[in-house]
Amino acid sequence: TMASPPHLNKHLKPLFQLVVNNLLVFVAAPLTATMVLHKAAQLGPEEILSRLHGLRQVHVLLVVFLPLSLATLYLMSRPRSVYLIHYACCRPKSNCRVSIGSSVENVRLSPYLDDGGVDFMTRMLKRSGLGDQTYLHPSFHYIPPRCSLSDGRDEAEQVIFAAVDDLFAKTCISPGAIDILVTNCSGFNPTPSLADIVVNKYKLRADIRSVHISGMGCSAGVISLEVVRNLLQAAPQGACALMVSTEGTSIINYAGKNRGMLLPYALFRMGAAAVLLSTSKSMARFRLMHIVRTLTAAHDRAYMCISMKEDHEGETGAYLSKDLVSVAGEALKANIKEVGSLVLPRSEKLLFAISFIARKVLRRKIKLYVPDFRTAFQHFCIHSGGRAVIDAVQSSLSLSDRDVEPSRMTLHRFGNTSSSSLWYELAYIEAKRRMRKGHRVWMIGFGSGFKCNSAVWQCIRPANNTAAGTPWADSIHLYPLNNISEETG
Ligand SMILES: CC(C)(COP(=O)(O)OP(=O)(O)OC[C@H]1O[C@@H](n2cnc3c(N)ncnc32)[C@H](O)[C@@H]1OP(=O)(O)O)[C@@H](O)C(=O)NCCC(=O)NCCSC(=O)CC(=O)O
Repeated sequence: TMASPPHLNKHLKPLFQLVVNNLLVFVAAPLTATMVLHKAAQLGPEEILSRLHGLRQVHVLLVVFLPLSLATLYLMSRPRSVYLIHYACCRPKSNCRVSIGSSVENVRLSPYLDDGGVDFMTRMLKRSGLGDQTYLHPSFHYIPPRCSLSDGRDEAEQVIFAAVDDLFAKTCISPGAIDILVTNCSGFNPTPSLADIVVNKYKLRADIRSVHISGMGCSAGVISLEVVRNLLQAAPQGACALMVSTEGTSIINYAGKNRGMLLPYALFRMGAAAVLLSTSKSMARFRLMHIVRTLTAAHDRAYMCISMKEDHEGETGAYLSKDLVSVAGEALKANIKEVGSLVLPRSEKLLFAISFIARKVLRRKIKLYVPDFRTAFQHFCIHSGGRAVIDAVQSSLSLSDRDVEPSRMTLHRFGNTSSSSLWYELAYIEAKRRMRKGHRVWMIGFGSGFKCNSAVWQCIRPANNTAAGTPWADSIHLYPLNNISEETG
């Protein structure tokens, strides 16, 4: 039961936040000061001085040395911080561009669809939230599409190499400096793997720790991040990791009539992101603060909601269930509970606790308070899974149109690029010059399983040459657009 917050007076709320979030300063500090002064007044100056003289050196040493060594021990036992050095997203070549009009035409000329199917796909394409500049590999420009293994490999190479080339150029880090490589791609998995393709292309070292994650859906980019974080924390200080997130669009090639399997053609598009991470802070742009993963695959409805399967006629495709949006909502709820406990200021937690007690214990008919996540985050990168997915997240977190703008504009400009979409959104925020030092970013990925995975970042250094050299270089000035569905529909 997500609902709107109780209407605290506009002026009272900031005061409430100030007091509750700085309880230590407001209550504990004056209390301690009063107690010390009271004691001092009782003893008098001579008594205090004589007591101080009576202190032995060993006491002074203990008072200084003990907290210092405890603090050192604490710092040494903590896991090392992991930093993002830089990231890059691929803007595919312009010969891959597909407009809604050309996609509709391809659907109309498809030998597999009847009138009902053509009508359905035309509506879906127009209402999907995608614009006229998204990209599909040239194998999709044939009627019907001609998706071979070598086409899939060609697509993967195009998007991955574009992103990684860009990343190496931006950071001036040589490929030989990479100690760890993690790649993820859910649907297209050739042998040798995508990780091997990257090692071969950039001639990475033979002792590299490489991992490829497949079949883990659109939120696997956050899983890659967690794997990178764990490998970096186990490697020597200052080790360097390359992470690549992508999806092969050949999964949307489907020659049947099942609507849930036709739908992916109206959503998924080409794209990839490459990210450089390290335990060294020297070139860092963001600090990784938290990763929170939720997996609801134990429930059959969630488990069945996205799958690669064969339809009744034996045609293979990616199936999206109509349950997807509600399943995503449930996974999100579980995920935000944990994220909220990690990031929310005390004032928001207290308001939630009060409304929870009033509702569940005192059985009052009030709505459960939805914490204002904007007190903890300045930016939101929500997986651009589809218009309905973004709408659902916006309403369940009570976010403003501006909060979800990066997600909607990414869907419009690049389509659903699966696990890399979060990085196109971060690039959007930076291209719009909205990122400041200290800002916190919440990345929320959704995908098959069902999974909802979050990553929380804090900005150390915003990008200096904003839109140039990003996937948004040629289009950021056109955004934001209003009423996207009406525009394309
Ligand atoms: C597709 C839409 C843009 C359509 O927008 P509309 O405003 O028209 O939506 P709507 O709900 O009224 O649906 C319109 C028509 O589409 C049908 N419809 C909708 N979803 C369907 C589905 N999954 N299977 C079959 N039919 C479906 C409805 O029944 C209805 O049919 P009729 O009109 O005939 O009654 C939206 O529903 C949407 O964004 N859905 C979520 C897309 C999604 O699943 N994204 C996640 C991708 S997976 C991912 O990103 C993660 C991963 O892969 O791991």
